[in-house]
Order: sequence, then C-alpha cells, then structure tokens
Amino acid sequence: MPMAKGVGPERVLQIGEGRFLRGFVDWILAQLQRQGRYDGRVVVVFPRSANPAAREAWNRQQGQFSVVVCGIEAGHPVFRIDPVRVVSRTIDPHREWIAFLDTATLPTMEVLISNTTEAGLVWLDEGYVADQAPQSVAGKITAWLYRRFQAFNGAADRGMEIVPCELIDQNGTTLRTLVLRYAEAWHLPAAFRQWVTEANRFYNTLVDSIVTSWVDDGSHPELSEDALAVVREPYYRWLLEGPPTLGERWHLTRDAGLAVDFVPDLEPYRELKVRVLNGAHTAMAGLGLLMGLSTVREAVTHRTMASFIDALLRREVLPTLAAHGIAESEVTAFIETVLERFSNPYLVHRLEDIQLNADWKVYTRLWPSWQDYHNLTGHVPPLLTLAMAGQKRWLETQGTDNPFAAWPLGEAARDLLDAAVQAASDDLRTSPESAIGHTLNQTIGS
Ligand SMILES: NC(=O)c1ccc[n+]([C@@H]2O[C@H](COP(=O)([O-])OP(=O)(O)OC[C@H]3O[C@@H](n4cnc5c(N)ncnc54)[C@H](O)[C@@H]3O)[C@@H](O)[C@H]2O)c1
Ligand SMILES: O=P(O)(O)OC[C@@H](O)[C@@H](O)[C@H](O)[C@H](O)CO
Repeated sequence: MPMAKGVGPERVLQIGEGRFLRGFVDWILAQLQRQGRYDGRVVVVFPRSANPAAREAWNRQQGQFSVVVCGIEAGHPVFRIDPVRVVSRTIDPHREWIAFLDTATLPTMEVLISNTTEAGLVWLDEGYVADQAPQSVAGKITAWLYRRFQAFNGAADRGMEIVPCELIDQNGTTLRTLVLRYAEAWHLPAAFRQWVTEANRFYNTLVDSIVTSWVDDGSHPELSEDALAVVREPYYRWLLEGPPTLGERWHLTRDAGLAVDFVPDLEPYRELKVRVLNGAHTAMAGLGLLMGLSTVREAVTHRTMASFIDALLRREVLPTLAAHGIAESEVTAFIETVLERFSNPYLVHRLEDIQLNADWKVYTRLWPSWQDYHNLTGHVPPLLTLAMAGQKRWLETQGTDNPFAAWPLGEAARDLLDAAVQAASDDLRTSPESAIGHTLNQTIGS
C-alpha cells in the first residue's frame, strides 16, 4: 500500500517493523536525512503476517512516527521528541509477495536491514514455491536476492549492504550462511551463490540502546495519536564489522556526530555489552520477579537488589572480561554507564519483557561469565549462581521443568552447575530478598 510522504528514492529494505528498528535504525536514518547526508527512503517489511491493526497504524500515519529521546545525557536531563519521516511504505510479504519481490528490481535499492529477534534468523526446513512467501526470514531474503540477481543479470554493482541487527553472535555471517543454505536447498544456480558471496556485503553488527513503547499519559497531546511512537534512552551505539562501504553510502563521517562505528573485530565489544548489560538484566529479572519487582528501574533503586547487581558486575563479571583482554578501566566505565542507564526515570522497561526466552538468555548472558570465573579462580561465583538459581526458580513457576537441561554442556560442567544452583535454590525458597542479602554479606565479607 503506497504511503506518499517524503522525498527521495527507496534505497533501504527493512525486514522488521518493531520498536527497536523504529527508535534506533530509522531514527539514525532520519538524522542522516536531516543533515542532508542520505536521501534514501525505507520500505518496511513485516517479517510475519502483519496484524491488521499494526498495518492500519502504519498507513494512517503514512509511515511517520516520533522517537521520544529521554533520560540523562552528559549529566543533564533530556526530553526531546524527534520526528522520523523516512519510511515510504510497508509491505506484508505474506499478502503481497509479488510487490515484495518487485522491490528487488529497483536499481536504487542498496541496503537491507533486519531485526526479527533471535527467533527470526533460524533455519526452517521448507521448499520454495514460486508466488508464495517462505515462512522463514532468511528464505524471504534469499528469494528477494535471487530476484535481484535475475533482474540485473548478476551485475556485481547491484549487490546489497546487508545489515542484520538481531542480537546473535556473528549475525551477518549467520544470515549469509542461511541464504547460501537456502540457495543450495532450492537448487538455485551456482552463479547466484557466487553473486551472493562476491557482490553483497554482510556485516556483523552490535546494537546497544534501550527502546520501549511510549505509554500515553496525556502529557504530550502530539503523541496521543501516534501509535508507532517509541521511547529511547539518549545513549545508543551501533558497531559494524565489515567494509566501510555502508558508511560511504551514508556519508557517515565523524562530523555527523552519530555513534555508528566500523570496527575490525566486534568480539571484545560484544563480550563487554552482553556480559555486563544483558547479563545484569537477566540476573535482575528472575530474582526481581520472585521479589515482586516489575521494572528495571525498580530493581536498581531497590537497596538489596542494587547492591547485588553492582557486586555481581564488579566482582564476578569484570574479572572475566579482563581475561578477554578488555582493560579493567574500560569495563568499570561501562558498568557505571549501564547502571546509570538502568535508572533512567523515563523508561518503563518491564522485567517480564526481558524474560522472553530467558532459559537461553541465561546460557548466553550469564553462563559464560560463570564458567570463566570458575576457570580463573577455581571457585563457584556465588552471586552469578544465585542469579541463575533465581532464573531457574522463576522459570519453574512459569511451568518450565528443568529449564537449563537443553544447554549443550559436558558432563563435568553439568554436574558442577547443577550442584551449585541446587544449593543456592534452597535458600531462595523462603525469601528471595533475604537469600540475596545473605549471599551478598557472605561475598562482600569474605
Ligand atoms: N527494545 C530494545 O531495547 C532492544 C535493544 C537492543 C536490541 N534489541 C533487539 O531487538 C529485538 C526486537 O526488539 P523490539 O523491542 O523491536 O521488539 P518488538 O516486539 O517491537 O519487535 C519484534 C520484531 O521481530 C519480529 N519477530 C518476532 N518474532 C519473530 C519470528 N519468530 N520470526 C520473524 N520475525 C519475528 C516482529 O514481527 C517485529 O518486527 C530484540 O529481540 C533484541 O534482540 C532490542
Ligand atoms: O531485547 P532482548 O529480549 O534480547 O533482551 C532484553 C534486554 O536485555 C535488551 O533489550 C537490552 O535492553 C538491549 O540489548 C540494550 O541494548
């Protein structure tokens, strides 16, 4: 369905319409547009069949929405409403498959962005039926790239900058592997696979910024009608591992003043961000919910929980990052920034939202620190163990039996973990808050 507002050719295909893409990627594109650096407009694609109300909101607002940037920046309170007018139209590929494929034939298209949660970039065993959308995100992208390859006879200069933003390790490499796997499974020509590899650039990326929905309290009438408005903290950072081609297309030089950087190796940044920020979220969410807390802000302003998270990060996570070659001063500075970000009074970041797929978040966000701490010191980390026990207990209250059982662990690691978590769980049964206080006293006192 066309949405006529805005000028400039369609240059960006965005798979995903969620809060994060609106408050982060689309906002960055709006800043580039405002500075006259980039005129590209965005075609937003719903990765799953769109719910009619969401579609209607996008159409009613002609793809325009507000990003409320609020919190503390350089010690000063910030509350700003930034308009974002970069979207040209939306497409639901499950209903408009041909319109979706047709966008691949636009000579102006040059950037493909996705964010479909961790559940999006996965292999689904499915065939390709012409005229019908595959279910998988990577299958849709494969079909789209194949259409482009055909439309331009495999021209090397019609490849795309492919920028997945899903929070998974090596997201660009993962997407390329999935595309090549679909190309093979669907018996697409070898020349296409070669074009995918040689003419397209897949970036591994790391995004960092907290984006939540705008909760309308009537205080800003201009936002009352905006069903797509989001709230974002002032802090944001986008790191991309890959060639600078995307930066060149966006005229993204230092003087743009945007926190987007191209780095040769993402790994140290990823370890730092995931272990500190996401690790702290996962640690506070399970225990916090058991204690009756509901938001991140409530957790970091609760005396016992705040001390617990602070000690967990500085005593048990920090040493594991130093062992990964990240300077202690850098880790400490990041911990301090993160704790300040968590106390942002404007963000209503619900612990229950953080708990989506919590069993795997414990595995990717807490377990690596746990294991490294144990290897480094020969001791079980008591605070991380209690956080994991809190997660296990909370997951059990939600009906998941033995929530960590599916993790791929060797027998020795499994026995060690089970014994440690079991001991910590016993303490949680009576009062989570006193278990936290007790563990904290023992740790800090030792
Ligand atoms: N919101 C944040 O603060 C934030 C910050 C950094 C990273 N992220 C990342 O962004 C992701 C989305 O967060 P959000 O706040 O935009 O959520 P959201 O619910 O607003 O959007 C989720 C998006 O993913 C799509 N999606 C969900 N499940 C899917 C599936 N199984 N297959 C294909 N697509 C699927 C939805 O259609 C939608 O486009 C998170 O999982 C996280 O990895 C979020
Ligand atoms: O978005 P999720 O569900 O992967 O994880 C929940 C939070 O930890 C996450 O959204 C952080 O706020 C974000 O990663 C900050 O950059």
